[in-house]
Amino acid sequence: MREDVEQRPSKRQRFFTDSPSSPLPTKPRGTDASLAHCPEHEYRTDHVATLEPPSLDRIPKSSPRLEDEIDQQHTGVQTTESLGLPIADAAPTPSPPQNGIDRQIEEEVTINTTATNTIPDIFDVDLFTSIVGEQLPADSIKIIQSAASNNLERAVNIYFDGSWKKPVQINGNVPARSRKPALLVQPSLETPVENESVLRHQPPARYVGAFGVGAWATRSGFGFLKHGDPVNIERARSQPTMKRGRGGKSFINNKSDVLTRFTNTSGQEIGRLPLETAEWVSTLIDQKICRFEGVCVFVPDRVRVNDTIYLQLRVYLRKEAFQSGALAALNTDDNRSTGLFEEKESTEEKNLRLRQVGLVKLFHEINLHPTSTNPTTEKHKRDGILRAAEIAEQYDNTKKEKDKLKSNKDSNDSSGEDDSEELEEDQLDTLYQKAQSFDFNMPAADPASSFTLDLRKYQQQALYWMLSKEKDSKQTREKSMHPLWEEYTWPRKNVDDKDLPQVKNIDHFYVNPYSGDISVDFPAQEQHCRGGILADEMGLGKTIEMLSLVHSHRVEPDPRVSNGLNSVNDLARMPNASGVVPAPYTTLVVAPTSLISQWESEALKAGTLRVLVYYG
Ligand SMILES: Nc1ncnc2c1ncn2[C@@H]1O[C@H](COP(=O)(O)OP(=O)(O)OP(=O)(O)O)[C@@H](O)[C@H]1O
Repeated sequence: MREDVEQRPSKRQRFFTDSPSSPLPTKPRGTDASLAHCPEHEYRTDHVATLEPPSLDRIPKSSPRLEDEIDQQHTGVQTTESLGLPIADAAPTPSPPQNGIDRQIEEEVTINTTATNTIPDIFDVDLFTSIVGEQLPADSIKIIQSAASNNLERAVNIYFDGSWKKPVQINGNVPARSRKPALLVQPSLETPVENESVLRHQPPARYVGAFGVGAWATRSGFGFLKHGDPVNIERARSQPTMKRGRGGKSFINNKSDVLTRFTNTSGQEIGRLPLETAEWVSTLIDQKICRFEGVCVFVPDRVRVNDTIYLQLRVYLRKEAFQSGALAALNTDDNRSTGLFEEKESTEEKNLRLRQVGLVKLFHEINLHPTSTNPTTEKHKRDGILRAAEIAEQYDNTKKEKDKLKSNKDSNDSSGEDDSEELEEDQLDTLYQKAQSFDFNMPAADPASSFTLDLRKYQQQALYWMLSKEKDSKQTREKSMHPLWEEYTWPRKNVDDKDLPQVKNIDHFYVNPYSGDISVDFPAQEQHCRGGILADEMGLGKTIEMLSLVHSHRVEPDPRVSNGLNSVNDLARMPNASGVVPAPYTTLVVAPTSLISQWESEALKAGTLRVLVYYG
């Protein structure tokens, strides 16, 4: 049920309390359609709960004139904080106010007003139970009821927020409604700043882009937010709860939520980011990757719960995100557990994956592309990133399903094995596609003059790479970027086209979309080992490429060793072996029998090489 609260309530559905004099049925109707035929006295479809407390105070409780006015104001309103409660659509004409019930005011998901005893006691336990769809112990209901000051709407919100699960200490002097909501702002996890030379100059947070989002209001009223006002983007998370699993075993339900709220400068919660945005924004906040600064772009004069408030979010990449080990600091526990058929991911792996998806979505939203000189390369890379994100999400969903399945079965579920294999194949495909993307920036080398064929561009690049591998030439090390990393340029102007402060020596940052790592250091392709594997596609000319290397990297025999026994060339030969000659430039090719003749003919085609075929 918890996910429900993270989602914006459906615009077409409303939830209403009713007058004590016209009790609601104990069970809500199943569908809008069925409810549409309910008599008006059963379901109200108009104007409940949208006045600000101050104006309410001025309203005489039984003033029919004012109530009519309120009715008028609310005619046609179709939103609510019902969190999906199925209720009839708004009626075209408001039903008349009943017994002052319209005094019920202010729809907030969080409980942060100081209003006290003006709320009538309208808590119906049966109705509450039917709405939340769970039979709760009497104690829990009491806690919720008390925290909600007997207000059914609040109680439903509190239930879905999960705040009631961590009992709030009830202080008789403090009205329950004024108590802090159970939605807790994430504690900040300060990780020590590593003394990395480049990072020293990096500010705590650096602007990376901006995007717009249609958030939804969780309160109603006037004047708490206007166009151009800054808003704080905060994480709100409900407490982990104890749950009872199969067989009565208790476990902590650590299921993470993604609630991300925005507050005004007075700290009042105004609303929340929509689920699809909150899903990745929450990760980037939790993992201290980003800071978000919001500005209100549009807010209706009179806000009602579930109204859309448009925000512009400016995104800053935090310095901590670039520090190695910052992620590990989030979760030091290795909670990996091994199933019968698959290895479950550890918390760290999961965080990396969420971070990866978060970054990919962020860059997509702020329209930030990797720095690349060649559009083909860029396209390949972007496709690869998005595909990787898709896979990650797919994996997550499959895992959730499997977990659900597992919890429903006592025995191990072997059907999950196939899924994970399929996903692994998908991931391999993605990596393969990535490897296919051609790096046009890779330097090329010309073969030696003894080589008689013309090398194609990619073959020259392969030759360059092979030469640097054989020679382990240090000067080439920093020139090629690791193929799995992306380079991004720090923006020079912000969304208002104002110049941004630049940081000395840090013009770029690098993202590995496959691991979720980010860095300000150039991720050079490792060149520390000699030798390698040339694994071009079939038919691209690997034989020719190798032969160009044979021509181009000829080691001259050292005259100093010619009289000694330090070289294989100086070993004593078999006395009767005919045709054996010293071979100072020899390259030994070991090939399957079927390819030997091909090697031979290619070698002869490529230039002045003597070829000796030996079967053994
Ligand atoms: N630069 C070139 N100039 C002339 N011919 C070339 C060149 N590059 C490749 N070829 C020719 O293309 C053909 C395919 O090359 P080759 O068989 O070496 O590819 P390969 O990558 O080794 O293939 P496989 O993976 O099947 O072993 C050969 O006949 C080769 O001579």
